[in-house]
Amino acid sequence: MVILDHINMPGFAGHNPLSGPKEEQFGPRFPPMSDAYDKDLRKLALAVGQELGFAEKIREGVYCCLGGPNFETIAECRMLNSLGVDAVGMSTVPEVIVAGHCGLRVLGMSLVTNKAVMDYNSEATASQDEVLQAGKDSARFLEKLIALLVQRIEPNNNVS
Ligand SMILES: O=P(O)(O)O[C@H]1O[C@H](CO)[C@@H](O)[C@H]1O
Ligand code: HPA
Repeated sequence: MVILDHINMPGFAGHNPLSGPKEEQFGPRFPPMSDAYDKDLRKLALAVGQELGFAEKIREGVYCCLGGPNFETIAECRMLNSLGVDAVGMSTVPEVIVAGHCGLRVLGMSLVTNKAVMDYNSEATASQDEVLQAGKDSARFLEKLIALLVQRIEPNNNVS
């Protein structure tokens, strides 16, 4: 998934990587996040995916960062789904907030490794083994995608 936007759930409870003393040279105290994921880089990622024949595998979506380390309950998955969340993880967002704060253009991508359990009649449960296996299964695909993407990103793309 190419990350279109995020929800920083730990941020709602006051956990934010920008909390604490302000270091003026890195960025503003109250940075915007409405442009956290660079539009041109998102377009490029989708185009490169299409060029490699992976259009079916790649979607844009909203990533929600939770604190973990447990996987979600069914009620939590249902709530997140109703909030417009497409994928859930336990990382990525703090790094993106820090990068955006210091003016970097950000491209975020997340490998969706398992289906959320949304049904009380389901016997399925999330498992770390499944997550790690899905990562291994997609390694080659990700390698191709990232290699071509990196080639296509213009040199000095961070200079505005
Ligand atoms: O945060 P993302 O990248 O989605 O990965 C998640 O995957 C692992 C749990 O399966 C954890 O390391 C968590 O960070
Ligand atoms: N929930 C949260 N983080 C994850 C998951 C999940 O189902 N899969 C991989 N990382």
